[in-house]
Amino acid sequence: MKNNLQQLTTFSPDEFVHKSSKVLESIILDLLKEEKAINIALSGGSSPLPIYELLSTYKLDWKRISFYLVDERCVPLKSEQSNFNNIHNCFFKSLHSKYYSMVREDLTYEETAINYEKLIIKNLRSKNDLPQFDLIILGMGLDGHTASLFPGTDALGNKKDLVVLNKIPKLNTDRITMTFPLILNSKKIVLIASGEEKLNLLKNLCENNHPISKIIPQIYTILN
Ligand SMILES: O=C1O[C@H](COP(=O)(O)O)[C@@H](O)[C@H](O)[C@H]1O
Repeated sequence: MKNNLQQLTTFSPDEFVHKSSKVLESIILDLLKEEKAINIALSGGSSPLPIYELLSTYKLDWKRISFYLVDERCVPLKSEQSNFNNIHNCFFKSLHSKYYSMVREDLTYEETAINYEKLIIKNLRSKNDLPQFDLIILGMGLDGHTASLFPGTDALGNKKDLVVLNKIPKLNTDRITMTFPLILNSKKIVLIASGEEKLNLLKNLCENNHPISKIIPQIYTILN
């Protein structure tokens, strides 16, 4: 992946949402010039939802874009905690794009991870012997986790699988998540983070060893 390190800082929530969706629009337009069809993986959480919502109002050639999830909570599809459900309600449902939920109600969460990895291998172009997303949009937690790659968890060091069920002891739960080999193989990565605590964490990355540190040199960062 090329070194994409660029940073955009915004100074109000409205500006954050507006500029973030404009940056994403411009990246997607460039990617659509390169390929007939592109694949984008989205993070959940709450910060990106208004950005996705605004982006959905833009006139893009949505039929040429397929969307995947970066990570998911082990909850039913219609749960308010489901990343898919939340992104569906503000974004997918108004688009003519294909989109793929990680969780399937006919599969266990472990089978879901295996199934999603197979789907990604089948649908994506390959680069460096791995499937390649055109764009992955990441978020970050205050503990430095990105996707559902939390500090101290097994998935952090997984170099073999692309999507796994990851045990998160501190939350007393499991999450389904893409792993670093797949994330780092993406053509472009954008990190969207808001709030002073996250900004401080990003400023002090040299002094800590958070999961997000592995991604930092290769991203476009949008900060509020
Ligand atoms: O739990 C999660 O949190 C992170 C960060 O979410 P944010 O609302 O604080 O930006 C998110 O990137 C991830 O997809 C999600 O599952």
